[in-house]
Amino acid sequence: MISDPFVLLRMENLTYTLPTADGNRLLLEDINLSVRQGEWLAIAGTNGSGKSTLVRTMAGLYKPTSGTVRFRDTDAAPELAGSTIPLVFQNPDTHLLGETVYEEVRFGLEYMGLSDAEMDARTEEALQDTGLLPLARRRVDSLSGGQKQLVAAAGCLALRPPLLLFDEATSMLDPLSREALLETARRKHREGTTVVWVTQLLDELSYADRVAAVDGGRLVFCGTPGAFFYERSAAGGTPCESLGFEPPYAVRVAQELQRLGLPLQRLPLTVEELAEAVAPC
Ligand SMILES: Nc1ncnc2c1ncn2[C@@H]1O[C@H](COP(=O)(O)OP(=O)(O)OP(=O)(O)O)[C@@H](O)[C@H]1O
Repeated sequence: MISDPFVLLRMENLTYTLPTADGNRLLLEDINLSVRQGEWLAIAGTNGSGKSTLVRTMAGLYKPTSGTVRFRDTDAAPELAGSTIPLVFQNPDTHLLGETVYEEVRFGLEYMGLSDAEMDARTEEALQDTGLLPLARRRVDSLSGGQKQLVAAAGCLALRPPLLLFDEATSMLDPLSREALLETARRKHREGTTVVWVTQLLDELSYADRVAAVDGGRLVFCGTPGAFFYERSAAGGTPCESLGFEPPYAVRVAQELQRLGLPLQRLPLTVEELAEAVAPC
């Protein structure tokens, strides 16, 4: 294998099998996928397709049954390569340990060998980034599900990792909190952090550089969001349609306009892009 400086995390021929009471269950099969330095990679797929298993394997929480996960093309597993890869889970309840919001976020920094002043600075920055500073002294168990989700995200941001993994992290959030978390992740991405964003909300795919789609534990598509929504196979369907998903509103309108033979200046992913696509030249 040739080392590639632009690859942060590389999965090769990865298979993950879970021993269950009914025998071994194949959850991931022959996954070949790289996460590139500085990109936003979205992972999409229906319920039970293997998204969480995939992202947990990226985080080093699950060991591949066969194949490899390499961080920066070193032989070390991700969690041994001198970098922590934090994962923001779908349900934060099971992972929060601190008493107050401040303690919870600071707690994750305690084994990094940082000074007290550095830990305080990072905690405050992460609370600021997630809009949680006003709740810093609140007990974690008094927070709503969405607020706990933001605390979990703040804990990950405080680590200042090179790669942030989000596993359907917005699924429990109201629209404002969802937007706040997405905006925080986007800001970190603009500042250079690589992001892997698992979602079933297809509107969120417009932020991605690439989309990886999983079905039945296999990687069935990897390409740009535009190709995911618009590129038709010989059989006529797009990757999005093949997975059984309804595309976002802007994509559906554009597809209908295409069907009617109306020219579009671009293939839009968002309503704003749709407006541009139909604007007179
Ligand atoms: N501990 C387990 N025992 C048995 N089967 C499991 C276990 N964990 C996961 N699975 C199965 O593995 C498959 C993939 O699960 P996974 O959680 O990765 O899917 P997902 O795409 O993240 O689903 P969702 O969108 O519903 O969260 C599912 O069919 C699930 O039932």
